[in-house]
Amino acid sequence: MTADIIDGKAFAAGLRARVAELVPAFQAAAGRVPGLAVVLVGEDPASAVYVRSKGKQTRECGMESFEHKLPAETTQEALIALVDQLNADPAVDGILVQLPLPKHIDEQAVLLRINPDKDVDGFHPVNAGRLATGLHGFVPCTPLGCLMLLEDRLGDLTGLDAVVIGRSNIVGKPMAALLTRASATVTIVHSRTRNLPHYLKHADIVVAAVGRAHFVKGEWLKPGATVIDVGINRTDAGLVGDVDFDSAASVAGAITPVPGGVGPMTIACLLRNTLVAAHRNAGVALEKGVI
Ligand SMILES: Nc1nc2c(c(=O)[nH]1)N[C@@H](CN(C=O)c1ccc(C(=O)N[C@@H](CCC(=O)O)C(=O)O)cc1)CN2
Ligand SMILES: [Mg+2]
Repeated sequence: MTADIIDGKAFAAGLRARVAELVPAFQAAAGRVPGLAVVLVGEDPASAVYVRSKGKQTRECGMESFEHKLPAETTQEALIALVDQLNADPAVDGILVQLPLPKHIDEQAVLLRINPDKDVDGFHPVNAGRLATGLHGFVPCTPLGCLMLLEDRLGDLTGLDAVVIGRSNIVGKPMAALLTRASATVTIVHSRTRNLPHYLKHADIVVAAVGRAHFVKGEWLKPGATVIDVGINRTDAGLVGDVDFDSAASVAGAITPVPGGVGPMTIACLLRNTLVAAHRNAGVALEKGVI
């Protein structure tokens, strides 16, 4: 193996510590701590674990966690009524509805109902539009975490060739927008792309978010590339990424592991977004670039 391992777990711990350091000043100015409401519908075991971690890490940062666990048969109307209640609650700065939702609920209808200024997941089309047009808004946590890891590793991304594999609204599209904003030259490829290895051959940066175990092979990569693996695939052999780690690590310059790479950054960035939301909602200034 030649690649350096990018330690997302350690980076995320550092980011959470920076969030926690900034909470007391907010509390002194606003007379309250930032609040994050997390809504879980149903009993998906992985979602339950993520929601528990979100609550625990929110409290550890000194912020308030409001947890709403609803049964799987909750109606769309009832879920939207809860979102309306959270939109109106001044103690709630950020609202997150854990995905995936049960099949009978229209995910888009629910996400559209969240006040964009409390949308710390950055999934509302208003925030997607803000990101695409360079306005202030909330950026989805997983791609934001990937960008932080990339800038920590590579510094200025100007002019670097970046390939994003996957075009989801949650990872691929916002990732491409963030890399474009950082002046990288960005290509999006996906499951219907012809000759995918052709695009990877020249990529200085590869972000893999396809949802297929071991999909990206080391022989497709440019030697020295920085590889960010967003995949979380549960296989008989355990949790694996979208990148064939062993072959990729012998070609790449740096690579994120699964677990311990991008995953922990998702929740750390959620806490960061919640702190930012609290400052904006309460009209308290937050020094630019401090977090
Ligand atoms: N409303 C949202 N729903 C979902 C999001 C999201 O950002 N907002 N992302 C994922 C799930 N997710 C957070 O919600 C999440 C996924 C993975 C991790 C993580 O730390 N993964 C660990 C491995 C943990 C394990 O063993 O399962 C790692 O990669 O090291 C945190 C959060 C979908 N839904
Ligand atoms: Mg180049």
